[in-house]
Amino acid sequence: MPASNDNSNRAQTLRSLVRLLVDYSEVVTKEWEAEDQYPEISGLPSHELFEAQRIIRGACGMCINLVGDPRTRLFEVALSFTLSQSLDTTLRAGVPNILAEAEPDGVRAEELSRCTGIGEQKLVRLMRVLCSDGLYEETEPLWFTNTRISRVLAGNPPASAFQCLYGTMAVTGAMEHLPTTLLAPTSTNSTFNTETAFQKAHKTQLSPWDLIENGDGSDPMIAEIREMFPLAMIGQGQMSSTAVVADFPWASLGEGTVVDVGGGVGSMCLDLAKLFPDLRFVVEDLPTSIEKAKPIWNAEIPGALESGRVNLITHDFFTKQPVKNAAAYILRYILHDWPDDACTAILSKLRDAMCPQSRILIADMIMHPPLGSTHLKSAPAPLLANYGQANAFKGMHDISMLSMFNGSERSPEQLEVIANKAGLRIEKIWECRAPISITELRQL
Ligand SMILES: C[S@@+](CC[C@H](N)C(=O)[O-])C[C@H]1O[C@@H](n2cnc3c(N)ncnc32)[C@H](O)[C@@H]1O
Repeated sequence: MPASNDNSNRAQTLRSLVRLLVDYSEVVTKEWEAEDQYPEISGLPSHELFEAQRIIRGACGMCINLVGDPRTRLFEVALSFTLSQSLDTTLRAGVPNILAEAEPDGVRAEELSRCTGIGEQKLVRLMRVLCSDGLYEETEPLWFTNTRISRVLAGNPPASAFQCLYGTMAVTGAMEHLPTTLLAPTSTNSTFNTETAFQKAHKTQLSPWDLIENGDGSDPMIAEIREMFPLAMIGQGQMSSTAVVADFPWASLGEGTVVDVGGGVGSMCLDLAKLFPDLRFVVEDLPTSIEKAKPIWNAEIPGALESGRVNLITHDFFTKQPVKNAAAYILRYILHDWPDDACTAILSKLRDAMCPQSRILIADMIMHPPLGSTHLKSAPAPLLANYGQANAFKGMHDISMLSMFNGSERSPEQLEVIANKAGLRIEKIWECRAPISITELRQL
């Protein structure tokens, strides 16, 4: 195609994107005026605000690719891990908490260095790269404050632990070995969770779950992940729990039993138990998580365990499901950790325990292909049907699941294949105003 034609197409796309930005900025500002706060942080964005947020993010990302120098963009992608590792360093040093205590004035670099123990010159470099990306702010030379983004992490150990999970040796080591794992003929087509970049990185034959459960705790990598994981899972839940609670009709389950399969410490059920007093709960997981769950439940909902409204039980989800005919079996952040065959095995055990009224609720990210899916709402043109960069983090998470477990974030079509093999079908996808949504499965 001649260059002038190409440029006229680009100009048309740019104008359409700017129109989207103008139109949806109006939606956002109207919501701000109505709420007079940041509804997207304190609670749940309205459906209109959620849609406007993802259109604006997608449009900004497309504008950058359209207008910017491609070489700069490539350089930025190559170096993007330095941003997450810089943020990770400041979190481990407690920077958001220190800045929050000094609001609104902020903290001088010298004082921040003294409190964190990071050399001043180096700390300033970390802070400035993060300020340039909007994560902190330099209000006057060498004075730093939180922004609305870093403030989410202040005084919030679960959110910080979740953020730092991706900077642990377990994860960064696996990511480092992804290219060699995918380029090696022996591992590139493997579907086992014991033949991934994680095993190459950590010179083990065990899966991450086996290492967390049974590995040698004197290994710093194992000690770090064991320590951080339960809290990080609460943080991961925080990112999505308000929407997952609001965007599925939990009250319609009446006095039914909800089984949280691989429920960790049961943070999903904790949120539900506080809001739906008629529901009963069973939280199932491996021994390490169940041990950690007991004091959390006793502190959060005293009496719930003694009364029998909530049961915490040790259960391996590859074995026969002990709770029959439950109203719902939840799998939150579970299937993405496993290859397809393992997912079918997990679902088959639940299928065997279900009655026709039971449902399985899969709460995971739903991959939306760039050209769209008949199951999911498409973005307005000229955005990619999957909202482009607004949802890029889902693809990034998919790749981290691949590196660690040969797991996958799945599209509705991929999930359907796995469900059918287990004698199940997709009843409905409940699109939630969160990174994850709920896919409801019923017996075939
Ligand atoms: C990503 S976490 C999700 C935890 C919880 N569903 C949540 O949303 O907070 C995955 C959980 O699966 C559990 N798990 C791994 N293998 C398991 C198995 N074979 N049986 C039961 N739970 C298992 C882990 O212990 C961990 O708590």
